[in-house]
Amino acid sequence: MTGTPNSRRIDVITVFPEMVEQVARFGVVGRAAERGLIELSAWNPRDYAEDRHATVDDRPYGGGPGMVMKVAPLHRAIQAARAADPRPARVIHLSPQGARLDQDRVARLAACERVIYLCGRYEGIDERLLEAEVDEELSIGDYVLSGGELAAMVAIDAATRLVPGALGHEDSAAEDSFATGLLDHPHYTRPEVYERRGVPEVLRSGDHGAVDTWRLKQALGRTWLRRPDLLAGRELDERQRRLLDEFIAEHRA
Ligand SMILES: NC(=O)c1ccc(N[C@@H]2CC[C@@H](O)C2)nc1
Repeated sequence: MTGTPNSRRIDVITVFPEMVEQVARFGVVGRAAERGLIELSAWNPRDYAEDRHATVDDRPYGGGPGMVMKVAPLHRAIQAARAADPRPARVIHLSPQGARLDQDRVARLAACERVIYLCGRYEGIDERLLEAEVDEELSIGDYVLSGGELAAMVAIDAATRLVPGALGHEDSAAEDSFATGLLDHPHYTRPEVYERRGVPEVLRSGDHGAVDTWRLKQALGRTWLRRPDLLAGRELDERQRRLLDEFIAEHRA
């Protein structure tokens, strides 16, 4: 089924379609799908296998443990996904060999009208399929998963949040702090005191300027404490520098 022309179309090549379809049933991504901002379809290479056993894997040339995913069923599944919508698609293979997914790469995925995520299982996918069909390899981190599906779902979730209209006002605020490349500031909600722990006075002052300043200072301070690498590559303006110096002085006091 072809989606409305300006909806983002996401196709996933996977032997576990039901697993991946779950990502479009809940929360922000679920609402985006319901509202037609994105359209998610899964394609199972088993449905495109040549034999009646629907074989999608075979033993590796060169020997060794495990199985390798065959070219033909995956190739046909990708072709079927491409044919489902006239727009060109970017084919992304999820693997530990890929470039590390970060917010910049997520933003690029969100800008694509069509993405086809290729999820491998077993020991991996025949290199000839990757050479012929894959535009980009992405990794969600330096660890091995049993399949690419969870990685694809992570990318789908992160990118869908950036699709215009996907986040209501209540979420977009959360988006701002991350878009600055800093860690998020602390959050609080009722009750005012819980087991003798209170809420920072400034947050209940009603002074929105003071609240914004406090949040920026906390975001800068937490980034300095937990992820100094995120600060290494960036110029702080005079205000940010002063707030961070204040935070550090208080931290060391
Ligand atoms: N870190 C990651 O993003 C990641 C992605 C995929 C993966 N495993 C699949 C199974 C076989 C091969 O296709 C790759 N593991 C880790």
